Amino acid sequence: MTSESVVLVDDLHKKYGSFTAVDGVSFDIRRGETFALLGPNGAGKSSTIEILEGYRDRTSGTVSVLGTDPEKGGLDWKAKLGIVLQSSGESGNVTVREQLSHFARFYPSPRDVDEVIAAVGLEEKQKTLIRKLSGGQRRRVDVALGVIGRPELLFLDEPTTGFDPEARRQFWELIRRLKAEGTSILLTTHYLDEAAQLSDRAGVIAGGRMVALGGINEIGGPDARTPVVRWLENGVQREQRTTTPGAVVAQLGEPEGLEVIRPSLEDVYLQLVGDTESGAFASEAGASTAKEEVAL
Ligand SMILES: Nc1ncnc2c1ncn2[C@@H]1O[C@H](COP(=O)(O)OP(=O)(O)OP(=O)(O)O)[C@@H](O)[C@H]1O
Repeated sequence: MTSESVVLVDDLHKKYGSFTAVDGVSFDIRRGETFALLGPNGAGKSSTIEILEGYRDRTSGTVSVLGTDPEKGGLDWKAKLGIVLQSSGESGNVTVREQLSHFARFYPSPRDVDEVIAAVGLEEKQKTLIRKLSGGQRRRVDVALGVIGRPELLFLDEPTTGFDPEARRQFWELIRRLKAEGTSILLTTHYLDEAAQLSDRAGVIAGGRMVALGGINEIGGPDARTPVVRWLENGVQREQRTTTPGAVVAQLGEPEGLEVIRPSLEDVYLQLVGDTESGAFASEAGASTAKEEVAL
């Protein structure tokens, strides 16, 4: 960890009743980088992020966000954060433009409202009431509200859920622009291609524990990214993992069903999460008990 870290998390624990949702998570986010927090449903990502945002108390561990403990962060600190929650419930009786202009006034150096409307592709809907927007369009308003205050650190919790493919590409462009301006970003997403496109580093959480942490192209270790050559031999599938797939293919000639597979982030992720599945299932059992306690 370095002094240039905008987020420092050390041995973070969060319990709900007797259920441990976050079980000793540590990571840092460096200034200007985009960090993806990945993991299956219920892994503990939102709990972690909400602690960093100051919305949730932690059970134990050390947390620093822009040099401040989120439990003690004041308005000045909050004004430096941009937050796009998983679901905003934003169903206002105001137009897109009114909502953005309204929120822009809360910040000392907001972005230009027109610029933000254009960046999220809502020019044609700027005079439409938010409640009349489609789900994906409302999500774009959430993203616009997250960036209007020119945040130093932007939290994006599943930002593109409900976006059509074109809107997702447009959103990626927006994130790249924010990054180029020096914004540090914490992203959670279930779209592994999105994480691969946007992030510098990633952490994979499963069952409340960090099971992998590293550069987006290095996560899972070097072997996890080794290409696999597959082909059919007398109708039987054969495969060889190799760092020199070209040489293997040259030797094989033109066998039936020949393919070279380069494991994607998604393949590596599924392998990592699969490897910890038994532990994750144990946690899930605990989770349902905790939920019942809350429901009662
Ligand atoms: N207020 C709460 N009371 C009890 N249990 C909770 C509470 N909030 C979260 N949990 C449990 O903690 C675990 C982690 O939840 P969390 O929302 O942090 O997961 P997540 O990784 O963000 O999942 P998703 O990808 O589905 O958003 C889950 O098992 C969840 O049921």
